[in-house]
Amino acid sequence: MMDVPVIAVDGPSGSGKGTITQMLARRLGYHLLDSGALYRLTALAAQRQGVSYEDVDGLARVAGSLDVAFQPTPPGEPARVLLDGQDVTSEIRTETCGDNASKVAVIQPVRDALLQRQRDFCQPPGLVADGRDMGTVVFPDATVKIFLTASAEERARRRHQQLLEAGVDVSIDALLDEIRARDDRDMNRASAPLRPADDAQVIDSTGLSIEEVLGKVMAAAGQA
Ligand SMILES: Nc1ncnc2c1ncn2[C@@H]1O[C@H](COP(=O)(O)OP(=O)(O)O)[C@@H](O)[C@H]1O
Ligand SMILES: Nc1ccn([C@H]2C[C@H](O)[C@@H](COP(=O)(O)OP(=O)(O)O)O2)c(=O)n1
Repeated sequence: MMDVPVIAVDGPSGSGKGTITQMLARRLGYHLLDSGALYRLTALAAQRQGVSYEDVDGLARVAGSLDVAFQPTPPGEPARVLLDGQDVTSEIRTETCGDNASKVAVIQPVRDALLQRQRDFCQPPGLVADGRDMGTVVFPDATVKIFLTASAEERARRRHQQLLEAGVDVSIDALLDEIRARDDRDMNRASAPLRPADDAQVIDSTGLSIEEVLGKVMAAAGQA
C-alpha cells in the first residue's frame, strides 16, 4: 500500500488537527483517519463493559474488539461515529472522554491492538491521518508529515469557544490546566510519545485563521 499517498497530521489537543484534516480530506477526495476517535472509543467501551483503566489485558481486548463504524456527514459536520451500532458522536467528544482516551493511550498493548485497524484506512486514492503518532509510528513512510501546534493559551481559548457553541461554559483557566495535563501525559509517555517526526514540517497556527492554516498545509503537501 506504499504507493497510496498519506498525509500525516500530528499535534496536541486544540491545535486544529480535526478541523484541518477534515477540510483537507474533502478537498483532495482522500479518506480520513481520526485516530483519536479510536482511543476515545476504547475508553468509552471499557467504561461501558466495566473494564478498569488499570486492567491492561482487559483494555487491550476492548481495543482489539471495537465494533466501530464511521459514517460520512455533510461538509463541516464531524463524521458520525457508531459504537456497537449506536451513535456516540457527541458522547466521545467530551473533555472527560478525551482525558480518558489519553489515559488508555499510554498502554502499549492498547496501541498495538489499534495499529492494524489504523493502517487499514490507507486505501486509494489517498489518506489524511489525524493523531499523535501518525508520522512517527503508524505511517512512518507517509508522503507528507505535518506537526500542527499552537500555544496552550490559544488552544484553551479555542476549546472554550467550541464548548460555548455547544452550550457548555467551562472557565478558560480550567481548560488550560486540562490541556497542559494532557500535553504532559501525551508527550512524556514511553509508548509513541507526541513529538514531531524528524522529517515533519512544523506549522504553528497561533494567530492564524483556519483558512490560513489550510493554505500552509496544502502548500506543504504540494497541492496549493
Ligand atoms: N487556526 C484556527 N484559528 C481559530 N480557531 C481554530 C483554528 N483551528 C481550529 N480552530 C478551532 O479550534 C477548535 C479545536 O480545533 P480541533 O480541530 O478540534 O483541534 P484538535 O483536533 O487538534 O483537537 C475548533 O472549535 C476549531 O474550529
Ligand atoms: N494517534 C493518537 C491519537 C490520540 N491519542 C490519544 C491521546 C489524546 O490525548 C487522546 C485524544 O485524542 P484526540 O485527537 O481525539 O483529541 P483532541 O481532539 O486533540 O483533543 O487520544 C493517541 O495517543 N494517539
